[in-house]
Amino acid sequence: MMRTKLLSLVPRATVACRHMSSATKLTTVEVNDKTGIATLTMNRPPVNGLNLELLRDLQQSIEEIEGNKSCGLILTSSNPTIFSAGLDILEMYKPDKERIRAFWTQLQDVWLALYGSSVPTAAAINGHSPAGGCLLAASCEYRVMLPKFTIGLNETQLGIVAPQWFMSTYLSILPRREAERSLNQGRMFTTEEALRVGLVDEIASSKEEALAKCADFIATFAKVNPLARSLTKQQFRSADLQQLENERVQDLEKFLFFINQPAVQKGLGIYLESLKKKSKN
Ligand SMILES: CC/C=C\C/C=C\CCCC/C=C/C(=O)SCCNC(=O)CCNC(=O)[C@H](O)C(C)(C)COP(=O)(O)OP(=O)(O)OC[C@H]1O[C@@H](n2cnc3c(N)ncnc32)[C@H](O)[C@@H]1OP(=O)(O)O
Repeated sequence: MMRTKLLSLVPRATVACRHMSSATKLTTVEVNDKTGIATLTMNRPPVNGLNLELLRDLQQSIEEIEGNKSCGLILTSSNPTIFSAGLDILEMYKPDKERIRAFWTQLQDVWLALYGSSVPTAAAINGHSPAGGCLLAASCEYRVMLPKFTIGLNETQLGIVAPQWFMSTYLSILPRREAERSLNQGRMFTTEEALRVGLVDEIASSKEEALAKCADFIATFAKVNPLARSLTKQQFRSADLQQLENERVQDLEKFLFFINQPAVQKGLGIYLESLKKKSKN
């Protein structure tokens, strides 16, 4: 394990960090020596689209953090305006048969690892966070978001359906009525709206402040027995986790069936085109 001091990269000049994984290309993990909190940063330009490789690196990084006795995990992005654009649509549009199986299975693994993580988790949402990006943030226990961005499960807007475990994740944060309505609408919330409904816990004016607020949340557990805390968290989340564990294969088959429908493929193609046109204007 590499333990390089990365003093120039830490937000506060006086705090030393251990840079733990640089072998992974699309995520980095830095552990703050003083607080013991690990910051997991997604770094897949241009938009942190969750493709198979980013998902693999995310899982490896979560496992690394679980394994090294970090006091907590903060998930963030190296992109100054995008937390994550969600699933990489190119993985789902005209998919390769083997790869798309691996892709969805890996997404399941990442969710199980993050939602079920034994360490306290927080997301510093420093940019837009649609769909799969929102899923990652919502899987954490606390969310701090920067102003003027958007977040939400917008799947229905793309003509696709968020599976049950996406819904359970929303339901772990939002009142049932709000979760149902916003999922049906595919609603994207502005930062301020997200705060109002409880989708995010705080607003910060900079990434540095968001990271500090996430660290403050994690520090609230400093005096709580770690085993009691993690077992309590597990009890809250075990029904959701168990449901996916029990239905992993069916969930994969449902996804493959749905995504291969000609109408769904057509819709994804049109959506991709609209994104590309927008980026050229
Ligand atoms: C019963 C049910 C059973 C089974 C389930 C069945 C179905 C499956 C459910 C699957 C759940 C899906 C979850 C998802 O996450 S789908 C992805 C949703 N994401 C989005 O809608 C976001 C789209 N992107 C944006 O809104 C903007 O790009 C964003 C993030 C706000 C950033 O804006 P901006 O900075 O202006 O950047 P550009 O739009 O110019 O984008 C730059 C570049 O990136 C490409 N791109 C953007 N997002 C994606 C993406 N998600 N996937 C792939 N590519 C993306 C964009 O096209 C541009 O590309 P270019 O080549 O033109 O540079």
